[in-house]
Amino acid sequence: MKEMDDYDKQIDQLDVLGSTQTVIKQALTKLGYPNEMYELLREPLRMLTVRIPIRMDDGSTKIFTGYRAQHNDSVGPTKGGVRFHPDVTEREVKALSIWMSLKAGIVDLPYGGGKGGIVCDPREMSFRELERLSRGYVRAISQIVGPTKDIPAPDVFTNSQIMAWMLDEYSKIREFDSPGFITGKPLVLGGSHGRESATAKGVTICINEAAKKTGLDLVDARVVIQGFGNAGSFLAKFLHDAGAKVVGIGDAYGALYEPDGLDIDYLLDRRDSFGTVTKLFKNTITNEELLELECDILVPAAIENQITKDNAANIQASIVVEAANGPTTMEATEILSERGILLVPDVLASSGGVTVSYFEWVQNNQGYYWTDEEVEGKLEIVMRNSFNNIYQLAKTRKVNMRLASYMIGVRKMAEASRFRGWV
Ligand SMILES: NC(=O)C1=CN([C@@H]2O[C@H](COP(=O)(O)OP(=O)(O)OC[C@H]3O[C@@H](n4cnc5c(N)ncnc54)[C@H](O)[C@@H]3O)[C@@H](O)[C@H]2O)C=CC1
Ligand SMILES: O=C(O)CCC(=O)C(=O)O
Repeated sequence: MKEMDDYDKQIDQLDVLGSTQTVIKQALTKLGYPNEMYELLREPLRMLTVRIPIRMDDGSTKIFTGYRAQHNDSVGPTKGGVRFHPDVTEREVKALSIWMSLKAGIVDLPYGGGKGGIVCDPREMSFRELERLSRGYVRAISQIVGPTKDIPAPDVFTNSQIMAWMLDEYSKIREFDSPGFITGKPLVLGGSHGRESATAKGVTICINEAAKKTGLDLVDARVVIQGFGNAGSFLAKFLHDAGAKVVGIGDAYGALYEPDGLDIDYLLDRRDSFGTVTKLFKNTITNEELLELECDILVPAAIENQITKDNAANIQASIVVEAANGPTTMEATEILSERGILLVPDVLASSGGVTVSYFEWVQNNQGYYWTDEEVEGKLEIVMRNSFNNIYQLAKTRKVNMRLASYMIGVRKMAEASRFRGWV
């Protein structure tokens, strides 16, 4: 382990790719794989950078940079969302693709991980500009994606409308209807029941399981959620309906706090399509204050690097469940573990989204569609089993749940890579 400790010290804790590589290395070492396996898995097999010229509404042309990373396709086609955000970077997209591989391993899907991103701010673009950008991105990456190659889906600031434009562009290029090219589509274009709420549903199941382990009663439990978009808003609704008190929620512009519980139905009604709601209120707090509020359960459901060495000691929750990808740094993970806080990591907690995306793809492939109840029942079984496998492994191997998740997440792809003779 000495060599690995030295490696840990060299990485910038806010560099999500470097941090992920460190935990991958720890997981592979625990599982007894040689260094060659780490060399294979530490970076995506493929990374495409594209420049997309878009005619803006004012007649000018703007060039956007986009990425698509395909981490490892030894198990099957790669799969993962596309993010539209001003802070997207190449290293972030690479890390996000590795996390997708781990999620596929954890919930046992026949996929490897992929991820895409475009550096842009959709909040400042018109509907038609967004359509042109979505179509331009598909034209730029069309050679490397497809229903048996790499299957995109929604992520931060993308939604079912954007998936619909992307599907339409892909079908035009290929000259055949191809619903399995993308998931998170509107129902009328072959989307699945339950996909929109799937990430939050998966997080809710993890929260239920974590509460059982720690003896926390969810009724009246105080919950803080950072992010009020797809993941955060459905989660707030599910927990509120289950009797929990959502005392804090945040978005990109600030946060709201109400110790007696926020009026979630009102906030859901008023939020915009980018998950913004705090702009409507005068009495807001900062996102930094939000994370340190007194509560039982804290759910970061927005972006990376929110719980760091600077605030981990001040987190009040006894359970932290990561709906977002990469919200807690490695140092903060250590601090929370030492403080006895149960941390349910992103690659487990947020894997409900890709699980129902897989169900959507299966339904597209067979041309036969399931009911909401069927989707929900299948998701429940997958999430509960995955949580308990990881919880058990963490206990028996005396590691935190992040490392246990990585150990389970890398195993299938490492074995598949070995059988293929890649290592
Ligand atoms: N949508 C999905 O199916 C899945 C999403 N996730 C992850 O969940 C997280 C949230 O994704 P979605 O809810 O889909 O996105 P979204 O676009 O629907 O909502 C994003 C939320 O984060 C907030 N936000 C954006 N930048 C912020 C910042 N700098 N500080 C604080 N808040 C900020 C926005 O205001 C909004 O409330 C991301 O980490 C995403 O990768 C993970 C698995 C699946
Ligand atoms: O639904 C999918 O395929 C991918 C979801 C995703 O991007 C994620 O889990 O981070």
